[in-house]
Amino acid sequence: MAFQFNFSIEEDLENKLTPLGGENLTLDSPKEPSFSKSQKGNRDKKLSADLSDVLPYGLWECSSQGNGTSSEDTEDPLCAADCSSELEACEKQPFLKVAKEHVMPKDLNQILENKVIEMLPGPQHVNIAVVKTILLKEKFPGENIVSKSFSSHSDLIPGVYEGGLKIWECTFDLLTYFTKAKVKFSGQKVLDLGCGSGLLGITASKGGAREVHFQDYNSLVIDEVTLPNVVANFPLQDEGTDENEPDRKRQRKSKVAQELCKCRFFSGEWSEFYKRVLSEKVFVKYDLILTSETIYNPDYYSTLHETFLRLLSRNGRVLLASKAHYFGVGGGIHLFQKFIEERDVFETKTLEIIDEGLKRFLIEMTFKYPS
Ligand SMILES: C[S@@+](CC[C@H](N)C(=O)[O-])C[C@H]1O[C@@H](n2cnc3c(N)ncnc32)[C@H](O)[C@@H]1O
Repeated sequence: MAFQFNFSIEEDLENKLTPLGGENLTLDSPKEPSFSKSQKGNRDKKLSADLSDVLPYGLWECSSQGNGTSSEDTEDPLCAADCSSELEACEKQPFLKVAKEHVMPKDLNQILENKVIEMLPGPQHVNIAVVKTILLKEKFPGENIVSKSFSSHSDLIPGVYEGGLKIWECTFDLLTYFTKAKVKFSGQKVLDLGCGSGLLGITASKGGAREVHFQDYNSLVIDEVTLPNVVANFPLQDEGTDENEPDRKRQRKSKVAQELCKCRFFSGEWSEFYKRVLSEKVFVKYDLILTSETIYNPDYYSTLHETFLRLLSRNGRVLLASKAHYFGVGGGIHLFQKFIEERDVFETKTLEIIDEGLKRFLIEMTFKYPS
C-alpha cells in the first residue's frame, strides 16, 4: 500500500487559482521557514521548517481575494470581528476555543465528493486524502483560516489557526518510526493530539487500535481534512477494480462505517478538549497519545502537560515528534523536555534523533510513578 492524496477539483475555481509563488510569502520558499509570521502585536514569529513541511500542492491563493479577511468568521467567540482586532484580542486572552465533537456525516460518499485520490510514495502504508485549501475557503467560510493564513503569510496564527491544514515533517518521522520499531496499536485506545491530517491516528486505526480519537484546534481542519482522510484511508480488502459498481460502493460504505465507529473527532483548545472528554459519564483514558509538531509554542506547554496528565492512562505513553527548535516562537524539544523535568510527573526518553535537514526528535513520555 502507499500514500494517497486527495484533491478537490472545481473547474471554475481552478482558473482563479495561483500557486503561491513566494513573492512575499514564506510558504514556498525553500530557504524560509514555512510558519509563522503573525502580522499584529509585534509578534513577528517565524518557525523553522523546511520545504518538506509544505504539502506537495501547498496552500493556494485566489487572485481575486485581496487580503481575504471575512466578516463571516463568527465561529470562535474569542475570535470574531476582523482579522486584525482578532489577533490583538487573541493575544490578550487565553486561547479557549471551545471543544466540539464532530459527527461523521451519514453520507460518506459526500465527504469524498469532488476529491481526487492520488498515491503518495512511502513505506507507511497509509492512504492520504487532502483537499485544496482554496476550496475550503470558498465552501466553508466559517473559520476562514485559509484566507487568514494567506493574508498573514503564515502557516500558523496563534489562537486562530494552529497549522493543521498541512502535513508537517515530523508526522512522517513518526510514521517511519512506527514501521521501524513495529509499534503495536492492537487493542489500544489512541489519541492523535493536534492531528491535522490525522495520519498518525489513521495508522493506529489500521494497526488494530480499538478506538481512535482525533483532536485539532480548528474545526475546519477536522471537517475538511481529517474526516475526509479517515474515510479515504480505510481500504477494502474486497474492493474490485470497478469502483462504480453499486454493490461495491455499498460494501465500501459499510466497511468504512465499521472502521469509523471506533473513531471520534474533536476540535478546540486542549484544556477545553480534556474537560469535554472527562465530563463524559464513562471516559477511559488513552493508552497511547501520538502528537507531532505540537510543542512549537512555549505558551502552550502548561496546557499540553495538563492534557497528557489528565488523559493518559497510568501505564500509557506519549510518542511525540518535534523539531529541535522552532525559530521565532522559541519552542523546541530541549525547552519542552526541561519543562517536563521541572514538573516531575513524566519521564522522557529520546527514541530517535533525525539529523538531516532541520534536526528532529522523537521522544517517549511515560508517567514517572505509574502506580
Ligand atoms: C503544526 S500543526 C501539526 C499538525 C500535525 N500534527 C502534523 O504533524 O502534520 C500543530 C497542531 O497542534 C494543534 N494545536 C496546537 N496548539 C494547540 C492548542 N493550544 N490547543 C489545541 N490544539 C492545538 C493544532 O490543531 C495543529 O493541528
